[in-house]
Amino acid sequence: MVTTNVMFLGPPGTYSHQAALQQFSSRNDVKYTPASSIPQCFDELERNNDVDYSVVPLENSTNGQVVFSYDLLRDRMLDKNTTVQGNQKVPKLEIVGEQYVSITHCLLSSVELQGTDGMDRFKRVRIFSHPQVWGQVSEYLSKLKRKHPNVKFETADCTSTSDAALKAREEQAGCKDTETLFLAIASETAATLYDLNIVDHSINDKLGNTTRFLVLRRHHQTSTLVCNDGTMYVSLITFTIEQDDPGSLVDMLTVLKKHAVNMCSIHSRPYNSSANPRKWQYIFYVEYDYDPKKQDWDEFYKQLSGECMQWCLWGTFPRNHKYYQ
Ligand SMILES: O=C(O)C(=O)C[C@]1(C(=O)O)C=C[C@@H](O)C=C1
Repeated sequence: MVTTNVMFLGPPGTYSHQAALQQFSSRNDVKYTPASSIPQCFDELERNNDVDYSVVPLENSTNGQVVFSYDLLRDRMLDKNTTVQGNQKVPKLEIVGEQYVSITHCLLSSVELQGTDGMDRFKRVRIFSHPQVWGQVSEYLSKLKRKHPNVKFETADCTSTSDAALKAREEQAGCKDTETLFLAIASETAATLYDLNIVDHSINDKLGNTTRFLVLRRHHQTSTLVCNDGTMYVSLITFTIEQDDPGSLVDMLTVLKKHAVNMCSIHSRPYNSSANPRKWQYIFYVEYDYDPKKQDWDEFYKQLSGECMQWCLWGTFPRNHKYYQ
């Protein structure tokens, strides 16, 4: 019987789908629902009680932030309709888990090419993929272009790698001329699902290329953390600070230092505020190790709150063992 509905960036066969399967692998009561975009994964989870979880990409070990997801978190913290307690914003969603998926991109085609050499019989090659992928295969694509100097290469963005696989197949089928080749960069699973040939395997520039995903659900008021089974936890906060106040970021980070809290990541994204229309303002994202046995978390959050303009605790969740690999 299906009791849990998990949304992911579809169609099936994406790396997000893989992350969702990994997260719920021990359960057999789960339905997986493909979304057409990362924003839809957030919106549906907020509005539609039939969706229980969404799994979204956050960062890649080769080309960093998945800005779509960072900006969706930012927009929710800054939204004037988000609940406020003092200067703390309490969004409708919370993070309850993380997953790491090893990314092995393949070059796919519906045409039998016998390897990349078969491309020389085409004048134009149009390659589809998700925008996050280009930075993970840039050296490979440069070499491919050098190897085929008479071919005109173009790239086109799709909503996901599986969407790219479907587009390459559809465009090739609908193409009247014999001079244009349509390719996709997607997973091996997508090749099988959409019946495409693998022209080249493992084309990502860096071996061990990995994407980190967040598991989101609607915010629950109470959640208890297990503190005696050795599980490590991590928390994510976002915050804004005074723009022209020297040391304001240092003051915020000093709270972590004073409480011996280990920061594991810090990122920023620009934001525009209607209250202050000046450009070059930034929202910060900080993750830190959370030890549930530590006594003074209330004092920690009180002090953090005192050092920033607005802040938001997105969740405290178990550190996935794959983080260390
Ligand atoms: O298109 C997919 O397959 C996704 O799951 C999205 C996504 C991303 O946005 O980072 C996930 C992993 C890869 O790094 C490339 C694309």
